[in-house]
Amino acid sequence: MSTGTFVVSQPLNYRGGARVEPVDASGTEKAFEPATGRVIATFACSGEKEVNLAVENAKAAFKLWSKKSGLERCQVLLEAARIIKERKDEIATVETINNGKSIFEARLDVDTCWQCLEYYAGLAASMAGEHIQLPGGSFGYTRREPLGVCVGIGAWNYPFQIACWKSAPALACGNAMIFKPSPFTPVSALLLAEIYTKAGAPPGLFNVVQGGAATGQFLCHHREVAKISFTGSVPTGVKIMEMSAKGVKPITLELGGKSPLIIFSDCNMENAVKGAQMANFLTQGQVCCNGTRVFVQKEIADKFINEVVKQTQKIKLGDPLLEDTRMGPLINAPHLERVLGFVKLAKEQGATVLCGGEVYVPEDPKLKHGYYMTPCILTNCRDDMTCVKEEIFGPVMSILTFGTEAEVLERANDTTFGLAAGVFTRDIQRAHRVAAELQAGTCYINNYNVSPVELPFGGYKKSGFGRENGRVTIEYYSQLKTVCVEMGDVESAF
Ligand SMILES: NC(=O)c1ccc[n+]([C@@H]2O[C@H](COP(=O)([O-])OP(=O)(O)OC[C@H]3O[C@@H](n4cnc5c(N)ncnc54)[C@H](O)[C@@H]3O)[C@@H](O)[C@H]2O)c1
Ligand SMILES: O=CCc1c[nH]cn1
Repeated sequence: MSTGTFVVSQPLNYRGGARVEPVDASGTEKAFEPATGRVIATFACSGEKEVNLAVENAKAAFKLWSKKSGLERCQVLLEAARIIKERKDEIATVETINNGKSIFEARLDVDTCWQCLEYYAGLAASMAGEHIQLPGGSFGYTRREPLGVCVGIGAWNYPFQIACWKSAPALACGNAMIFKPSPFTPVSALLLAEIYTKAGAPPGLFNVVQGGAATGQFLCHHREVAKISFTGSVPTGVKIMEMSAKGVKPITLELGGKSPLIIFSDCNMENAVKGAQMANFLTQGQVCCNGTRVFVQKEIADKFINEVVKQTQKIKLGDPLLEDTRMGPLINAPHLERVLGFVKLAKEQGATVLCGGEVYVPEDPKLKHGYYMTPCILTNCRDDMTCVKEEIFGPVMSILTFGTEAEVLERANDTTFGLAAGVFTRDIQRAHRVAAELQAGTCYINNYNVSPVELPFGGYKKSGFGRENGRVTIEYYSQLKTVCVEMGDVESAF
């Protein structure tokens, strides 16, 4: 498949084990190929009736699935992981076409997806409660039980990965799931739905409904939805929390960030430069946990800045399906305008643009309506500037300098977000001391933006709560029942 050729002709909802057109609609949406600006799909946003049908289908599947043993669930997840691995190139290609990230990166994303399914397959078979001895031969035990029908609502930056990171632990615990992708990236979740069915999941276990805010609200308000796992912006996260409060539903919120990356003068410079690029330019900078506030210790600031600018100017930008491309287009035209607006405002507020920050038009004529911009590095930044305070969600790195460890920690933590943070230093004691002080859900030492599925991922402060990945996520998709067993007679108080 090449850029400029893909169109979606099949229905984009998935219910009861098959693709379906929704029975009612709350409007229509268009999905684009960001590399060319072409429309690749026009689809109906699901209305309340369609959401109700998806919940009915999920409930029916839940009845069967929740009765299966952990090992039986493990086998289905392992088979789905095997199929994802087998279809890795096809999935990555679809992701690249609909999202714009380079095919090189999309393949790495798909690796984190089958790994996630394999990881939770393993945990499914080992989930167990406790046996607790009580006086007189009585005892109690706990059962780890599924929640029921869970809803996953996703952002557009990691469409297939978000669907996997939510569904794998949900299904491993015995739940069913209805997933609503972002209307910007509706396509790849369908591949996952088909793969689960092929792997032996009962019809209705994993369903996809398409739509925007209205469809999301029908899902969140539904009486029979037991849990919501949301990935997206802080303002939408607040709305999800309000809706879930009304139904007293547990939620996981994976929200935005403005993470600090601290580079001390004793760092390995080559790794620190690579780390700063990893922290800022993956998926065109549209990554929640990006370390966009890069604090560099004064003594090495000039050397670091020279090197990071030199390396950033070498990034190959263009057709995301070409093997040597490392940066593609942003998600859509309004978002490109928004990111360019942040760069303009940064200049007005006194920042200096060292490279990039401009619209880029590739030579290939088929790409001329794509949403490209050059990766941008800003210096002379201050902590009170908009580019340093707000999530830009684009390829814009803001460099700040600092003197002491105490000073940088105070400035790094002076934010309402708390998704991630990073530190580069050769001093092992300082590395752990700084990681302990940083107010963030994930702290990277001497690397940035690696995503091992064994490690929990999630936010502090306004970046959300709950976790994805790691063993702990089992607790977010299950509930504990205590069974108390009397072996003697009842000693009545009456
Ligand atoms: N913490 C994480 O793991 C993580 C991962 C990826 C992205 N993000 C964050 O996501 C944001 C970018 O994604 P976005 O622009 O798609 O976010 P968004 O909040 O605009 O939308 C996210 C999802 O919520 C749906 N939605 C919107 N309004 C809704 C409502 N009222 N009720 C129910 N659903 C509703 C959207 O249709 C979409 O599917 C950034 O802030 C980024 O940092 C966080
Ligand atoms: O966008 C944030 C989630 C993420 C980061 N790396 C991989 N997925």
